[in-house]
Amino acid sequence: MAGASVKVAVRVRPFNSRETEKESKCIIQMSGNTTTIINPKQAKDNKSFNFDYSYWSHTTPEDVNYASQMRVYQDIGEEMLLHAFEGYNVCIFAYGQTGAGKSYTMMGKQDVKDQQGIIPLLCEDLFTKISDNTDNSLSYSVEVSYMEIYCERVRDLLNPKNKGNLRVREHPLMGPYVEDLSKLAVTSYNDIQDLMDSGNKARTVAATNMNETSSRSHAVFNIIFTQKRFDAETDNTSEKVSKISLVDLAGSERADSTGAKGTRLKEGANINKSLTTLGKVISALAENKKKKKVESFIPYRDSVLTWLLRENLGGNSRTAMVAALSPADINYDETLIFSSFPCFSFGLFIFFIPRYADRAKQIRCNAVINEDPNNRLVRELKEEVSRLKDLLYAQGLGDIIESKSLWCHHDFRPFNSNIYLTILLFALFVSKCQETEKIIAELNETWEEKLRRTEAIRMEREALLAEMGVAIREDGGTVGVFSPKKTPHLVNLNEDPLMSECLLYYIKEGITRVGRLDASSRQDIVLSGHFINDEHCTFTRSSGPSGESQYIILGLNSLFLRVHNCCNIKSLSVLLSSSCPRSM
Ligand SMILES: Nc1ncnc2c1ncn2[C@@H]1O[C@H](COP(=O)(O)OP(=O)(O)OP(=O)(O)O)[C@@H](O)[C@H]1O
Repeated sequence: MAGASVKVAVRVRPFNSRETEKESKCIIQMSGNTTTIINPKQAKDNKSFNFDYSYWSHTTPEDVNYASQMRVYQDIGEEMLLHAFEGYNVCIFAYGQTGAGKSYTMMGKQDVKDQQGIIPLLCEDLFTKISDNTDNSLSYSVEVSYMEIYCERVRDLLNPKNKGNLRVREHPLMGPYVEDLSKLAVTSYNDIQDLMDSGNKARTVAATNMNETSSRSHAVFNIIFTQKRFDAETDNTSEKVSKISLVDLAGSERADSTGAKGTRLKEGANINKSLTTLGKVISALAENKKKKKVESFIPYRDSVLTWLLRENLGGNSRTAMVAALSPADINYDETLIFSSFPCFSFGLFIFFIPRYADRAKQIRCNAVINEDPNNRLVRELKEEVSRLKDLLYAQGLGDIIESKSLWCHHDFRPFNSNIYLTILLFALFVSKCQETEKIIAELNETWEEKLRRTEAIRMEREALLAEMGVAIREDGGTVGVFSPKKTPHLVNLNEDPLMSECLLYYIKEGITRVGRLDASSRQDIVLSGHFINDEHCTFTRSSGPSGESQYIILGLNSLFLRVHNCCNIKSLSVLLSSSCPRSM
């Protein structure tokens, strides 16, 4: 597997309602694996690129050329899952302009038949394969983590207790990792689906509260897949561990197309920092591949995203990238950039490398089967702590090791000339001990303990969602909405507030205002609501007659909300009070 190249695919989506309204022309043509981007102004300026896969999803499934979700999964997901079973780390990431179809490709529409994306299809396949196993000496375990990187900060999407931003650390043996990110044990596809749902909701609920949208953050869904084989002859158990990283990158727009200012501008700069660094990393890796002698420096550490994806980009991983493309001529500039290079910075293209796909394909990842990594890791961690201990003993500081307190050292004098060295060495020792103890405790946790911890976190998550006014029920995707006092005014429960034709809102009593989310659009959202009392209501989703979406909240007490044309929110104010039902 040494030196396997990164797989690169592109996919073009159908027109959205805005593009259809503006009578957009399709600027993408595909033939075999070649994608051509038509320059709407200058026909001879058309650009063609070769990819491992070119997916035509612009039309409908009736079209013989149409690439369905299943086809994308079968080409990319199945191969990567196979490598995970072989014991390799794998990574699939989607990049592209905001609204180009990244989340659709990665996550898709979970509750709609045939529209699930790579992540749910891969998870389902993983558990099917596990349950097909008839070999008694072989056992499997699956753990999941789900995090969001927003403005260079990392947030745990599965554990509500992990409220703040998590630290990204680098361990000499484990490489970059997110400290305290919860890894939850799952035993079935349903478990994993629940976590996906909760994580996606945590993403959107937080995004709405903070007046941001989830499309501005990178989402990283990790599956840690362990295969244990018991050898009866030697009474030995060997282990293969692979990490499956499924990444939905943030979309990006140019400042002049969105009118971004202030926080948005800073936020965009941070997203672009990650995407720019990703571009630089890919470029440097491709350059290194060409060079025989001196390798250039790879700036992984310039952004959290590339630091965390280090192994997936140029190290121990089998990796695939899917570029989502918008078909519309109005997005020509961005489409060309994203098909050619995934980064640009507010109108100033930092890089423009038309052969980006070829470059990415030049990258070779030296994937190795991760056999018995945990035993080796524990052994090496213990050795590392013991080396530090020896160093402290050699300095005559043995007693502070035992007590883990600097002040008990009998020779400790605050104005001793070695004070800084002593403090530094001691601080390093304590921090290494803590880090190592944490990692060892995590590795030594039994499966039953992991399951108990997962269940405790699930209960906390549900309690928090209930407190926020959102509760999930099992009956066919119905979501119950309650209205406790602490609820934010407006909770958007849909994962794609900016571009999709649908929004789900929970509206709290009082006046609720929503800023215009889509600066380029001029239309107002049309809302009608009816409210009788705030005891309890549920809402269900239904599609409107002429392709327009309608979201109807049908409550026990008839809170009724219908949303038309909701990709075009301009402003909305809702006044609900217990005395009189009203409409807006
Ligand atoms: N291949 C496709 N077939 C049908 N609909 C699609 C396809 N790709 C995307 N869409 C639809 O286009 C809209 C935008 O897609 P999506 O949310 O995946 O974009 P995105 O690139 O993830 O955007 P963002 O960067 O804002 O998160 C969604 O309504 C989605 O359902």
